[in-house]
Amino acid sequence: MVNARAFSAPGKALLVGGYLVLDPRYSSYVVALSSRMHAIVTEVKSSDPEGIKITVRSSQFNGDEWNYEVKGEKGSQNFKLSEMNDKKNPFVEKTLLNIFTYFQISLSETSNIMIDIYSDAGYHSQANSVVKKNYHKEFRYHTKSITEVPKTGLGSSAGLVTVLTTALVSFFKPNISVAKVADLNLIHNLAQVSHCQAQGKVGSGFDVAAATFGSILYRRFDPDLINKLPPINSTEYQGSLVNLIDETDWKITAEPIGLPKGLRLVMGDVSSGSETTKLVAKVKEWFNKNTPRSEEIYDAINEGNLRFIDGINELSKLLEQSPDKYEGMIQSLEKGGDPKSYECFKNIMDAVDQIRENFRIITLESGADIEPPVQSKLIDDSLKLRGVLTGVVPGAGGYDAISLIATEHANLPSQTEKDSNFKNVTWLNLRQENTGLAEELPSHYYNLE
Ligand SMILES: Nc1ncnc2c1ncn2[C@@H]1O[C@H](COP(=O)(O)OP(=O)(O)O)[C@@H](O)[C@H]1O
Ligand SMILES: C[C@@](O)(CCOP(=O)(O)OP(=O)(O)O)CC(=O)O
Repeated sequence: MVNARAFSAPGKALLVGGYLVLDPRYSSYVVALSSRMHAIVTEVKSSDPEGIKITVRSSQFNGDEWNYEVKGEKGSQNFKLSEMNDKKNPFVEKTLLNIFTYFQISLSETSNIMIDIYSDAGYHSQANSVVKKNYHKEFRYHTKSITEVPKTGLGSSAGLVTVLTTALVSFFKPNISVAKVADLNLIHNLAQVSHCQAQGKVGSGFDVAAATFGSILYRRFDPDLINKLPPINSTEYQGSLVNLIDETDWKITAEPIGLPKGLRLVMGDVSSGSETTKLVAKVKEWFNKNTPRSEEIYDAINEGNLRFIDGINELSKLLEQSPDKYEGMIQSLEKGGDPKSYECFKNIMDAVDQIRENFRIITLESGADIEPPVQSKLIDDSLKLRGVLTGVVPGAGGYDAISLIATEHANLPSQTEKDSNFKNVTWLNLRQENTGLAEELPSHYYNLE
């Protein structure tokens, strides 16, 4: 029997909290999605006493594969990791470096490792791809390498790093379980460090947090936790990393959340693409130049964010306490009734108006196209569709996508197929799914055809 384990982690959409989430004072609402990243780790017995080989295969992307060799003394910190064909994948590389550093692995006693990565269709544009499937899973196979296939913005690198970290942790610490909070924290902390290093910046980390914990109310860690680590190749790194992973309170908030039954998240891909780093840089510059007014604008957005979160909680309470009334409201929304006639719906819509209004001010003043006029029009047009409660530009905003909250049965593709206002929108075939990391059965990935 082959010694193998498999895990999956979800993609994300930051529904409210963009930009503010970079500051640990503010909470954000992060939704985990049904599109998941998968890793299957298999032990490959080896007789090489000097080092171990790790192969990471991403066969969906033109047979992409990275072959690493780790060499060094037994239990040594001075191991050397190299990719044998000079192929680069910084996310895989930093994950491996941190795992080997953290676990102080005895290289002479470890088998070789094979890891297969699979990503669900939602992460990438589906053009020029074919489906391969078995009874349990189906994946799209592309003719190009991973770096050349357009992304949809669900956080592929965060999903990859999180699930790869989990697979490797399970290899070196077989008793881990995704049901144990302590194990999730270990994986989360390791994955945040690797992801930040591979990206070359310390973002808010909401994407790695969602990949680990699922749909959450999120408050970030202090960026200095990672910024102050010594250089990865220094002798002090190992001790500092272990201290940061095991002994440090990161003070993040990751409370489970979810939309009440009857409502769902719909993502519309606009796929012109925006660069988050550039948007963040422009917003920071605007913020610093415009204090204290910029702080007031952030506070107004935060008030909207908190009103949104309260509004969703109120709806969930209503569903619990008066399910008939709640069902009536959903039915009315689905038939095209005015949602503002219900206080609970109105509160959520007003909160989103407050958020959007202020982001439009930042857009105008900073030159960062967070909610540019074409996206405002698209959201406003979407609000006229039957079953749509509200809508935002998720995450950093820009020209990537829109996120709508709609009723479970609202059929947006059929309402918009002949409407030229929606000609640039592809409704993505995914849902909110609150689960974070999950353990899967390795056999479910075999024999894809
Ligand atoms: N399925 C995959 N297999 C291997 N590497 C992947 C996969 N998905 C993402 N990656 C890595 O993540 C990188 C994309 O990261 P990034 O540009 O930050 O996009 P995103 O916003 O989706 O995280 C890829 O170039 C690759 O290094
Ligand atoms: C601006 C931000 O607060 C949100 C960016 O959210 P996106 O979902 O747009 O993120 P990427 O996948 O990294 O492009 C920056 C951050 O939180 O790191």
